[in-house]
Amino acid sequence: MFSYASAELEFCQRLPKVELHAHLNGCVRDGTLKELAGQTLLGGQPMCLDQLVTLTELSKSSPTLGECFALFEVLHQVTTTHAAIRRIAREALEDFAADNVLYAEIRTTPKVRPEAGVAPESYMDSVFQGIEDYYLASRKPRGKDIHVRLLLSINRQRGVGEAMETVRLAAALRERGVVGVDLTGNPTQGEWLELRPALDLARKEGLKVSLEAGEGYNPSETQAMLEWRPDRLGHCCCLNPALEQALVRSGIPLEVCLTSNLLTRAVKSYGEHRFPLYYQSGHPLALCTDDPGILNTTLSREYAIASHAFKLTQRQLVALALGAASHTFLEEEEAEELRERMKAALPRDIRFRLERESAAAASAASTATTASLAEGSAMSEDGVRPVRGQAAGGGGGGGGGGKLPPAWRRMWAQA
Ligand SMILES: CNc1ncnc2c1ncn2[C@@H]1O[C@H](COP(=O)(O)O)[C@@H](O)[C@H]1O
Repeated sequence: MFSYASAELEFCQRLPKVELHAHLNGCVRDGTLKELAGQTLLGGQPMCLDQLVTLTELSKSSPTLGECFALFEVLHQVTTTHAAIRRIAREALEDFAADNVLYAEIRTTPKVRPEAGVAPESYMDSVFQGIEDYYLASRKPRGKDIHVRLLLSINRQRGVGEAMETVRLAAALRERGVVGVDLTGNPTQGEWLELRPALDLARKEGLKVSLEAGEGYNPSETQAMLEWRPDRLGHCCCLNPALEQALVRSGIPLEVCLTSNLLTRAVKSYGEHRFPLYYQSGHPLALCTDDPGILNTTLSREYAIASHAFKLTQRQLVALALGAASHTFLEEEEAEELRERMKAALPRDIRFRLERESAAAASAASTATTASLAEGSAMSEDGVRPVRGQAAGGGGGGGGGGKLPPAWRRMWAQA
């Protein structure tokens, strides 16, 4: 299993963070899952707990992507009652809030389960009740507590009819905090062309759309998705070089789920992950957990993994965390408020230390400017980064230096 220093994790835990890609049922706590399984009868028999191995356990036997999705089918048999969903929603918020997440967009697939009296609308009512339960019990001051919005998931396996219904439901629930839809589920199943009318409808309704793309290698589908221009993309870890370039040119923000990509074998190792390529290109990125409960991770842990695997500096981690607040599906005014909350929540010692380093770097750069002007070499527009040479530090994600992509440097300068 991948390691990182405990100091790295501790630093990442202290950062205010934004979660943009988490599946509600994937957030379920292990203990909750086992407790619910104990209360579940399948065909009159208590459910067999052996079926509930977590994906982490499953990963020891190198599961296929299909096995990972089979796990969700088992999981859904114990998590789809109204009471279970309400509890999972409350606990998911508790866990994100405890991990210093200030804003989360949680996605979930509305379920139909006649035997439990569950219909898509009543399923969503349970999610809203779980969120209310969280706020009723929360002791955090209002401005410092987690804020949440929802995306309704279109499961690519379930056909366009259900997809259209999901979009209509999302549009009807906008007043209650639904901001968009996402295309989700086993990437080897379902046809993009068949599902596209539902996504067109979502766009027409003014909903935001995130597409899980390139979680498996499917270049023609990924290209079609890029051409459709969703508001955000998830994964994109199995792309060919031409598509990687197309993604960078598109500027579409990317939700990166490192642990998930490793455990589902979308990548063989972090060394093969394309995070460094996108990071060095200055592409808008947000680290996310995907399924923190069943993957046994947290958002802080995902930042610690990125820090360790891609040699990110603390400054880069801060910029990454603050930068994610610019890729939400919030209205501009709310997004601005979130950015302010994020900046205010950055621990003072971290802020002061980075400001001191900035001042030192600026003074070193001005000395270097004088020297390089004397030598006649050109400077970049921002006057900080030499066009030639690497005086301001090494590469971004891959190389381990202190250079920030320009957009993030601006973001940090504003912070
Ligand atoms: C590992 N990478 C992944 N890729 C694609 N879809 C995933 C996923 N992880 C989870 N889901 C999707 O989210 C559902 C569970 O949450 P909800 O029941 O909707 O709350 C899964 O059934 C699957 O459709």
